[in-house]
Amino acid sequence: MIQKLIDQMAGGLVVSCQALDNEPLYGPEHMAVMAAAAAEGGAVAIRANTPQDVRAIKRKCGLPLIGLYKKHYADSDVYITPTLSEVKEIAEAGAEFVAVDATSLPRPGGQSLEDFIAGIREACPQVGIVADVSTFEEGVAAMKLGVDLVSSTLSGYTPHSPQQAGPDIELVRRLAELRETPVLAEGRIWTPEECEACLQAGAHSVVVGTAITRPQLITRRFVNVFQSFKASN
Ligand SMILES: CC(=O)N[C@H](C=O)[C@@H](O)[C@H](O)[C@H](O)COP(=O)(O)O
Repeated sequence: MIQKLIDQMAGGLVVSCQALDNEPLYGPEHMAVMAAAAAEGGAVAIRANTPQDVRAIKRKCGLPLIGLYKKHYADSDVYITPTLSEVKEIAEAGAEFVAVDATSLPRPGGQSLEDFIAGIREACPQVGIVADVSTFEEGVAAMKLGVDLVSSTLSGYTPHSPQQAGPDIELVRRLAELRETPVLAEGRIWTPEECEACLQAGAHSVVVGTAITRPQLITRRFVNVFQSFKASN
């Protein structure tokens, strides 16, 4: 089942539909219509945050869903689906995949990534695991633990990964070259040309979020040009 969905996603666009509680589009209904629009535009899958959003999207959109649950624990900087409790909620909400932080950052309660992944397999055997990593070494470690997909999501978001303005295509290339586990390109992808570069680098699919689903930041990108124009004229 999971392998079939992974095959279906090959060479396609995954649209991340996420709005946090401080954003204008916050709310499951908004994310559900965003996902429906992405499906109409030809997306092959959706990525979404919180069980509420996953449920609402599942009601409106038939595409496979990579769910995650952002949550902060006092003893750790890991926030993308940090513990088994969030994984279970995302799985129960109907997501086919769960995306989890698979970086080397210390996890809540000091749990090892190995134990976490083993716990997911035991508690939610039907769910595919997407490992969000920030470096090549983390990607390799996640592959060795048998995750279903590895994503470059967290490159630039851990202190030990390259801090760059654009997508980390080099990370995608190096992980894809291993031909071990399919690799998703994700993070700061803004243009169709960058998507093409990710595919050239060997990405299985490309995940685009902000550039499609965060209108306030899309607007800001345009407005910046107007402000620069005004300043230089
Ligand atoms: C670092 C982090 O928390 N990334 C999150 C992961 O789910 C989302 O906030 C991103 O929007 C998503 O990865 C897509 O990336 P972008 O929005 O740059 O296209």
